[in-house]
Amino acid sequence: MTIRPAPPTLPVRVTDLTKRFGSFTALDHVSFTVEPGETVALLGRNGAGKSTLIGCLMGFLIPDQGSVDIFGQSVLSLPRDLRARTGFVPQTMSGFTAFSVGRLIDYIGAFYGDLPPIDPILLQWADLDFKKIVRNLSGGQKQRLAILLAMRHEPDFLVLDEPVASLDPHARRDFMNLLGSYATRVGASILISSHILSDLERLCSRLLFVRQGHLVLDVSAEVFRTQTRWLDHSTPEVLHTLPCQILGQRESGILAHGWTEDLALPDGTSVSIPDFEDAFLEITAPREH
Ligand SMILES: Nc1ncnc2c1ncn2[C@@H]1O[C@H](COP(=O)(O)OP(=O)(O)OP(=O)(O)O)[C@@H](O)[C@H]1O
Repeated sequence: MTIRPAPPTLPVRVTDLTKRFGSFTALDHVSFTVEPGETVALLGRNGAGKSTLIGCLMGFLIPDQGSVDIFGQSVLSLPRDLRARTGFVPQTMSGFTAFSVGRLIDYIGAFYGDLPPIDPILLQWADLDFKKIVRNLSGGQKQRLAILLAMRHEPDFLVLDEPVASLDPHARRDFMNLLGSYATRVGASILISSHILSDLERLCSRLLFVRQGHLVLDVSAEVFRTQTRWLDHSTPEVLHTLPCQILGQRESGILAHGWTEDLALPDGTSVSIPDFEDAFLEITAPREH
């Protein structure tokens, strides 16, 4: 059995990334890192800048300012051996549609040199007829193929841009399980954007919330779960002086991040655990920056 050498250094370092399209700023001074073995959720409303960020991460888009390093080197001049340790599942699969499934898998696989046989669990999940022509596959089958193509060489850093949008609930649930076991088995880092919040909540160890091109919250899933609370009070203004980050507001109170059991709260404050979807709606709601 071949021993995989550990990937060098940090999988991802994004520093002060700004991307404009004409006069429109799609990403505004975004910085974060992805540590080895982390499973990171990229969360935001439509148009928040998730795909733009992924485009910059993969080196498809050139930033106007700032940088993206993958395994310690600029993504814009990433050596072939390091690029081969990344994988990407696009929102929609295009190109090579006249190939048969089997031919396309072999063709793409050849770029990675001598690959072992496809992991039987991945192969079974994808459930594809290798003789079918790619253009004749259903939307969900194309998505399974894109996932198989991105994962078959077992990348150390896998990026997925809304990978489950066309999958039926069975395929989606099985895929999220497969992704979780893959991350554990390979020790891979994963960055995934999706609007299926329950999937992200279950799978991810870290959450990146993007709002109007700004990274507004970068937090471990565990810290988010234990330290984000609705705090309500008959005079909600008294809550504004607490040493918490205010993620959102409602008539009776605030969505506070930084809550702990021993935080001294004004008398009469009620504390409740937010639903993940409600928290998402609050954090990503458009507002003045
Ligand atoms: N090539 C482009 N030219 C002009 N504007 C663009 C371009 N690409 C993206 N944008 C704009 O940048 C913003 C962010 O788009 P992006 O595709 O990154 O959003 P997203 O968060 O991935 O959204 P969704 O959830 O709908 O996929 C949007 O307002 C979009 O219209």
